[in-house]
Parts: sequence; C-alpha cells; structure tokens
Amino acid sequence: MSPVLILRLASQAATQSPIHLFGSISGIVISVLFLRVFYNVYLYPRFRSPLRHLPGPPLGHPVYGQFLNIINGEAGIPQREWVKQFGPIVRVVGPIGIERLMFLKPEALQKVLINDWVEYPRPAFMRKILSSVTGNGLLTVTGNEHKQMRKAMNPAFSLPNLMAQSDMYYGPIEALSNILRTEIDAEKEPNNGKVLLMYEWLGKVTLDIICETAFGYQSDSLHNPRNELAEAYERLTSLQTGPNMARFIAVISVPGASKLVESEWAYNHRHWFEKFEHTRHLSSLLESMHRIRNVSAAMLREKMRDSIVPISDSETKRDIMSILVRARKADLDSKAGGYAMSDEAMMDQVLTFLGAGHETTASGLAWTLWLLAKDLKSQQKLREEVTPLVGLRDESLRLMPPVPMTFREAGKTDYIDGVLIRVINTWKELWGEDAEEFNPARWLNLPPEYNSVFSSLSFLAGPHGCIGKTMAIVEMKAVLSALIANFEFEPAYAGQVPQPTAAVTMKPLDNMPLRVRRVK
Ligand code: HEM
Repeated sequence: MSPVLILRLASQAATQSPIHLFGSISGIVISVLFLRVFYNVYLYPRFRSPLRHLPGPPLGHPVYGQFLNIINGEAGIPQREWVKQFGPIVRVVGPIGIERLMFLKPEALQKVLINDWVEYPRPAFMRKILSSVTGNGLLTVTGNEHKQMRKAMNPAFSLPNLMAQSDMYYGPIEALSNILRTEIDAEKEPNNGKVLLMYEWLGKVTLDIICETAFGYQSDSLHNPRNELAEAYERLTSLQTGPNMARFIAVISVPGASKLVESEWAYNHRHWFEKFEHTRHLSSLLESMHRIRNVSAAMLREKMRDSIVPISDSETKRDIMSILVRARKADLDSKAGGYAMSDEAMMDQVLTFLGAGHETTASGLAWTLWLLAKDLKSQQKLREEVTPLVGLRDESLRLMPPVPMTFREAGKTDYIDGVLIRVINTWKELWGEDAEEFNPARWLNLPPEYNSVFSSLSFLAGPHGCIGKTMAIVEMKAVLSALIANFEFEPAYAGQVPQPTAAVTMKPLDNMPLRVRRVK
C-alpha cells in the first residue's frame, strides 16, 4: 500500500462513524507496520544498507536470509565455506534483514574483544538465551557490573587455588575408570571391548568434578543414574538443536517474554506450552531449570551456613563457592564500601558455573576421544609419552572448539560484528592447507602467522574470555590421561561420522558411541 493511499484513507476516516473510524485507523496502523517491516526485511538490506556492497553469500530467503542454512548446518561450517569463498570480511544477512559481518583479522579481534570490549557486548538475544539457563551471572552482565563481578571472582580462579583443588578430580576419574572396566569385563568377549556412549559418561564425570571443585558438593552422578542434577542437565542439553534454538530465539524476541520464561508463573503453567509445536520444548526447559535451581539453592544455602560458623573447617574449604562466600563476608565485614555480590548474584554464579563449566568440558573431551579414535597412531603416542598431551589438547580444542561461535553487537556506529571461533581456529590463511585436519604435531612447529591470543579462540580472549580456562585445561588433562592410559578407543562402526549440535555448544548429537577396550 502506497503512502498516498494511506493519506487518502486518513482523510476519509475523519468523516466516518466511530466504528468505521476505528476500522480505518486500524487499517492505517497495520499498513504502516507492514511497510516498516517490508522496508527493514526486504528493501533495506538490498538497496539501502551501507554494507550492501561487501562480499558475502546471496541474501537468501526473503524473510529468513541465510538463517536456515546456518541453523540447519554443522556449527560454524557454512561460515567457514563463505570465508573461503569471500575472504576475511564477509557480510551475511540473517532473519528479518539482520546483517552480520564476520571478521577474522587479529586487528579486528583486538578491537572487539579487548580494546573496545565494553562497546561490543554479547547481543541482547544471546544474553537472553544464556540468562534463561545461567541467570544474571558473568555470562550475561555487561559493562561496569561485569568489571566488578569479574574482579571479585578472578582470585577464586587463580592458578594456586586451582592447583590446590587438583586432588578433587581423582575420585570421579577413578570412579569412571572402574565403571568402564566393569562394563567391558561383563561382555562375553571382553577382548573385543564394548561400544559405550562416551559423551554420556564424560557428562557425568565432568558434572561430578564441577560440583566438587566449584561447590564442594558430591553429586556422584556416575554411580547414581537418577541423580536429579544429571538428569536435568541431560534433558536440557538434549534440547540443544538448531530448530529448537530458532524457536527459542523467536519466543524470547517478543518483548517481556524472556522475563516471563524465567518466572515462577511460567513454571507453574508449563503444561500450556506443551499444546503448541513451537513452544513444546519450553516446558522441558522450565522443568529442567526448576530442578537445577532447587539443587543450586540447596548448595548455596550450605555455603552461606558455613560462612556464619565462627571457626571451623569451612576456613579451609577450597571449592570456588567457599572462596567467594568468604571473600564476600570479608568485604561486608570491612565496611570499606567495596563491591559485595548480592544473594541473587551468588545464586546466579552457581548456575553459571554449572551451565558453563560442565557441558563444555564434556564436549571437549568427547571430541578429543573421537579424534584419537580415528588416529590410533597419535593415541598410542599419547599413551607412551606425557609431553605431547599439551599439544594434543590444544589441537583438539582448535579443531572442535566446544563453544563454536559467539557474537558481539556494535554499541556505537561501527562495522565490526561476529566472532566465529571455529572459523578462525581452522582458517587456512593462518593454519595452512591442512587447517581442517587433526594434526597434534603442528603445535611443535607453529606457523609464522600464529598469534598466541587470536589464532585459536576456543576460550575467546579479553575481559569476557573464559574465566574457567585453566580449570578446564587442568581437568581435561587429568581425565584424558587417566582414560588413555587405561583404555583404547576406536570408532563404534565403519563409516561413523558424528555430528555436533548447531546450537550453543558442540555436544555430539549421537552422544559419541565409541568402542572401548582395556589396554593390554
Ligand atoms: C573446554 C571447556 C571450556 C570451553 C571451551 C569454554 C569456552 C568459553 C568461551 C568461548 C567463552 C566466551 C563466550 C562468549 O563470549 O560468548 C567462555 C566464557 C565463560 N566461561 Fe568457559 N569454557 C570452558 C569451561 C569453563 C569452565 C570449567 C568454567 C567455570 C567453572 C567456565 C566458565 C565461564 C564463564 C563464567 C564465562 C563468562 C566469562 C565472562 O564473560 O566474564 N568455562 N567460555
């Protein structure tokens, strides 16, 4: 409908009865809205955007742009192909005309992730998704609030603190090794080993480790298959598919919807969501989050109780939450007016550690085992030596980064946007022609273009980079060395091609079945 027609309708409306007047005004409002949407979605990216001349794939579907290709493809792979075709700056149009730019050069990354990080926050849609699982913790706060929170938390993740925790890993690791042995020995032909869903077992061992190291809580999900926390996370991670993610983004884009999804009211009325195809997964999400919040609240209550006991063994507790609770108490007692986290913020840290700290490490380990299962020579070499372990860990995290991509939103007029972890990690211009192959030896002879901050971004970099990086590395080394020393891993069947989910993390869709044998 043209603007002239709208004006004509408006002048007619002035001479009509109230009912007709209402109808005409509604018609005008709908027409204006329609024109606005048509301009944003169709006309702007094609004919008006200052970015329209930049190289990139075709604009794609008139409404979804390239979004369906991205969400249905393997995480980061469509983008990797575009970078090969169009170079280090690529423009991609997503749903409803949203434009994204991908930058790969270190100068751009330095600007977005480090120099101007406050002006490049995680975009609102991403923070809304994360806050539905991790609350308002480090992953979702921005600017000054983030600076204060991170400053308060950094000491708890220092190397001496983490090293003091390393003995906490051995209980769960020993338990996992014993379970795998028992499973294999129960087979008719134990020498042939057994096909086991390794991602599931790794999810349990990393959950038990994070509960112990972050909260001093023994979840023991390895021995207790009905463990409430493990079950809730299993359900939550199974929702991580591209189409579910697309539906979730559509729901939380409605103003007020993300607050509603986090409310008690939504949990109490979750059965309503089951009635519609596009909201069905929300019911599972609400149910899982309710359980996770209950267990988290109980863990936190225990920590708070510890902190008011005058002198006890609580002073010596080395888990992250005990350290944070003690630091907060010292801040409050000192009355110096320093930053002290509120009770809600403490609760959200519990959710953040659980959400960010176990599925990531489990995916990292599962993909490492897969790459080793396909490369028996490296597997054997690793078994024989301890030193190549470092190179191997870096290589598997480079090739299959558990968090394959992230985004930043320009908070000022500027043209820098997406940060595609997996694309950068496997960029041929940086890593050479074999960039997409698994080759642990490359870490012994790095290419001249290698940049220690920006060439492998599995943990990102800068003030929003992963606070748990050292913890994850120590943990992965401990789990991997115990598993490789005691077991051999092979693909479960000929032609096996595991697929990662295309959502937040690289969880393997099939839970990574592998044939596991005891080392002779
Ligand atoms: C292999 C394991 C891990 C990988 C690959 C990983 C990767 C990442 C990445 C890429 C980010 C940045 C996300 C973004 O900006 O969009 C991040 C942030 C974060 N990670 Fe990790 N992570 C791992 C393990 C952990 C662990 C064990 C913890 C804690 C217990 C943790 C806690 C966090 C937190 C709190 C943030 C937000 C940091 C901030 O914004 O200040 N992560 N992680």
